[in-house]
Amino acid sequence: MDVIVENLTKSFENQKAVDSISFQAKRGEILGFLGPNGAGKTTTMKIMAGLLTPDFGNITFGDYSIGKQTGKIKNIIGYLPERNPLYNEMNVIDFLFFISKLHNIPKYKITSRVLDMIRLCGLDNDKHKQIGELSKGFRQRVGIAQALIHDPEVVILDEPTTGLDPNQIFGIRKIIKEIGEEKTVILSSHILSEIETTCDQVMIMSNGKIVANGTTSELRRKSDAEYCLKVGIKGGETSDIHKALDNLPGVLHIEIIHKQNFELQCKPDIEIEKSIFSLCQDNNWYISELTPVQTRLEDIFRKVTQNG
Ligand SMILES: Nc1ncnc2c1ncn2[C@@H]1O[C@H](COP(=O)(O)OP(=O)(O)OP(=O)(O)O)[C@@H](O)[C@H]1O
Repeated sequence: MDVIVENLTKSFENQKAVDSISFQAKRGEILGFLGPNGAGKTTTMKIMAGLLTPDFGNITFGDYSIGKQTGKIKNIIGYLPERNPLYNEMNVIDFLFFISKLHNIPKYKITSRVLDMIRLCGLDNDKHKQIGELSKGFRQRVGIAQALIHDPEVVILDEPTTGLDPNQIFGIRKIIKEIGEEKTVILSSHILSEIETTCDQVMIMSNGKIVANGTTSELRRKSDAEYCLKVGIKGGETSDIHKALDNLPGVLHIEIIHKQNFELQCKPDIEIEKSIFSLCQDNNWYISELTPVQTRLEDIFRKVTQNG
C-alpha cells in the first residue's frame, strides 16, 4: 500500500515541528528518515500512526485518508514508538497474545499469528522469558513483533536500532529487510550506515522541513558539486607535496590522510588528474594512489542540515 503525505504541518505552541512536508512511501520499499535531533521525525511518524493530529495537510494510505477513516487506518499501521513501551512483568508470549486481543484478531488466528511473529523476530528461545529480563536488542524484537502482530500493510519504526550492539543491529536489520519486501516500511535512525544499507529511499529532515529526498545514489549525484579524490605522492617532502597540491587550480580543500596520502576536494570538470600528473613529472615525484572518492551519506547529511 502506498502512502502519500501532502503539506503536513504541526506546531507546538509557536514552534513548527513539521513544516509543510510532502513525500511518498511505496509498497515493497523501505523509506528512511534521517535528521538531527529535533528535526521533526518523531512528530511526523506520530501523525502517521494516528497519535497526533496535524494542524494542516493530508495523508492517504491507499484509498483511506487520515482524519476521515482514522479507525480503519489504525488497523493498516504497525508502529514501534521511539521508547518502545512494553510490560516488563509479562512474558513475551503472553504479551503478544494480549496485543493480539487488543487488535481484535479473530481467536482462531491468534496462536498462529503469535508463533509466526516469534519466528520472524527470532524470539523462539526467549518466548517464555519476562520482558524485563530481556536484553535491549531482544526488547526491540518484541517491539517489532507487537507492531506486526495484526499484519499491517504499513510499518512505522521510530529508531528501531538505537542503543543496540552491532550484532543486534544486524539481527534487526535482517527482520526489517524481510518486512520491507512486501510491506511499506518507514523507519528513522541516527545511524547513517544503517539507513544506507537498509533503505531504498532516504528523506533528510531539518527544522521540520525536508531538505533532501531520494535514493542514496540520487542524493550523491545532486550533492556532487565537488569532486573528491584520494592522492598518494611519493619521492618528495610531504610539506612540498602538500603545498604544491594546494596550489593547483581548482583545488578547494586538501587534507593529509597519512604521511604522503591526501584527500582533495576540487571543482568538478577541471581534469585534476592531468594537473597532478604534470606536477609529479615536473618535480620528479611519482603517484602511488589516485582514486575518486564517493560522497559519503554523512557528508551529504552535514551539508543539507548544517543550518539545523
Ligand atoms: N509534545 C510536544 N510538545 C512540545 N514540543 C514538542 C512536542 N513534541 C515534539 N516537540 C518539539 O518538536 C520538535 C521536533 O521534535 P521531534 O521529536 O519530532 O524531532 P526528532 O527529529 O524526532 O528528534 P530526535 O531525533 O531527537 O528524536 C522538537 O523541537 C521538539 O522539542
